[in-house]
Amino acid sequence: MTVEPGRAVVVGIDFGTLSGRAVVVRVADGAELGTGVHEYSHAVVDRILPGTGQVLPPDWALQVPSDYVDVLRHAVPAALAAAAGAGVSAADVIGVGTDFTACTVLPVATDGTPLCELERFADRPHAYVKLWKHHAAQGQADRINELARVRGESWLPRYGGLISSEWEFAKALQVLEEDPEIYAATAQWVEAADWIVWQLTGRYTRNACTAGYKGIFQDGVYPSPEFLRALAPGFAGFVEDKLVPPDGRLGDRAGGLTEQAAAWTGLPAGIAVCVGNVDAHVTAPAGNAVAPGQMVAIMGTSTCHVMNGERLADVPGMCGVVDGGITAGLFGYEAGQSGVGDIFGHFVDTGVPAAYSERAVAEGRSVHEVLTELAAAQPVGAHGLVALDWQSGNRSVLVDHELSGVVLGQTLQTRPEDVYRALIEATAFGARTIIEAFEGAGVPVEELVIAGGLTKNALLMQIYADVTRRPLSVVDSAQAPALGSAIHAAVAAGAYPDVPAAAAVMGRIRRGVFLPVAANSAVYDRLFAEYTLLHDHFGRGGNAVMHRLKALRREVLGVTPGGSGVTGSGAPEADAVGSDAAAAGAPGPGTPGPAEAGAVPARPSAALQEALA
Ligand SMILES: Nc1ncnc2c1ncn2[C@@H]1O[C@H](COP(=O)(O)OP(=O)(O)O)[C@@H](O)[C@H]1O
Ligand SMILES: O=C(CO)[C@H](O)[C@H](O)COP(=O)(O)O
Repeated sequence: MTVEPGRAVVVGIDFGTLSGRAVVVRVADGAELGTGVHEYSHAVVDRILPGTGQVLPPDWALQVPSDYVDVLRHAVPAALAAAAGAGVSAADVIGVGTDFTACTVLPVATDGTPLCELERFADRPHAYVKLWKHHAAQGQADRINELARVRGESWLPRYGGLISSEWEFAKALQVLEEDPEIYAATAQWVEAADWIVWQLTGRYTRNACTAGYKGIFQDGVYPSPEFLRALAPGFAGFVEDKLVPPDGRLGDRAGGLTEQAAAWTGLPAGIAVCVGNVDAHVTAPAGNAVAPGQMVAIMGTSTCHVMNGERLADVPGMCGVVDGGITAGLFGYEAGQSGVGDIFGHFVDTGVPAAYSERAVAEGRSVHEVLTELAAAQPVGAHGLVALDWQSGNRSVLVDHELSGVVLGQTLQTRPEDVYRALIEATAFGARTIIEAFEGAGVPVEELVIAGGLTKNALLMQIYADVTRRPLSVVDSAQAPALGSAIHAAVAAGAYPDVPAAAAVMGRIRRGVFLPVAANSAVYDRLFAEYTLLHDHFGRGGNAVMHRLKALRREVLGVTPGGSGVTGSGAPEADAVGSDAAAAGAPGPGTPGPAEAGAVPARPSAALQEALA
């Protein structure tokens, strides 16, 4: 059935950390006509494995794949219903596109069934989706990095010199070493970005974006079997057995919508389904910000920084550079901060006296809004604090998830709003560190474009403008990633020849929304210098106390080295406290030894159950 061009719409679906959001977008001009949101019922599984009562060790973060299908069932029909008010019917939809958090990855059987949905594996943590912020594979990442450095692997500089514990290989190695039965049963190790497209089309298409950034696919190949064998003999066949090469370019049609997916969503069967993509990368077209030098920071739970560049450069500590990783024909760069909104959310949940929550309730506002208003009423530097933004580890530029948070300068006069402001400032300093790493490596950042949920906080945005000394442009959409996915869907449906052409019509940006105030920037320069001192001291080897504290925590909780407690017998294990590296205050692994290969999954230790329950 052909849809009259003026009526044609596309649906973009953004699978975030806590919810999925669908938006119906007009192809002709990018107008957003209807939105639907569905919160994942299991949210982030970081304490108790559903249906088992099993307590997860520190730094784990899982998800339940049926929650993603529920987004298809609920958010898409809700968006369609909302768009009906603008005269849109399901028959007008010509394509659907999706984006996902990444690296969010799961083990599946040959037909795509998640292993956690097989009854015999339902009580096995390693059978579940490992969310991007699962940080329990740092030991594996450390070994990948050390071996790649020693062997001079050509792909390592493409990842800023360090592979993150968040990415595909570290997480897969953790499965092999902590639950070999699950590893053996894994037919494919699939990015959730591709799994959802598999559910929509009935076939597996591996997208070029996650394969490049999260799957170490560079210059047409993955890491060699020799490298993998040297890492762990049982890992030699990982690429051959459990990964496929990317076969889906961004914006390509992955297939047609199946009858089953049509029944879930209310969309017409057979319409174009776009190849999967990452939430950060789809957002650049949403702001029509795909030219070299336009850095887009997608600020929400975490922040991702994506930017096209004309040439290939090694940027120390970036997440990665991928040829065509954002749009075809350019090198797509990515960096990131693992905790941003999450850090503010954690402080709101754990660090604020009842009076603040009561005031928020009485005023019908969130605690964030109350703290923001109070924090805004002070001159820059008046709180006397400087903080490090590492409560969820450091993704760029240190690439170390054994690092943790610091708030320095607290006195008996320090108020919650002071700490809240210092935490916002710390994340802005982290962003400036990233921008300076790009510029220092000869990749100029010519425009800073912001998208995501945090754009609603005007104090935060002003602080970012002041700290970075740059005017901020803003992607003009409350659902920027979903809009970006819709733009990709329009390309997959054939409405535009390529993503930049679609972005030029459907993307939206507002320029100069926040401008730096010179007097503020001058004080922030001084605070940034203090931040950098702390950053380098704790993050580059001055003092490995953060590693030792995490190691001590694992030891006391009876968690095995390598980052997991699911193999734990209950007996505390020796850990980094006694290691040469830690004793010397050296940077690097907090979990130095290899994890116990071949350990059989068991219950976490009694100490862990008790401490975390
Ligand atoms: N007014 C606010 N100011 C700063 N942070 C906020 C505010 N409201 C919510 N947050 C934080 O924003 C994050 C959610 O951002 P959002 O962009 O909606 O989600 P996601 O990153 O999952 O797409 C949460 O971590 C929350 O703590
Ligand atoms: O690393 C990513 C992209 O490469 C993740 O998707 C991201 O950090 C999670 O995104 P959000 O904070 O928006 O939920």
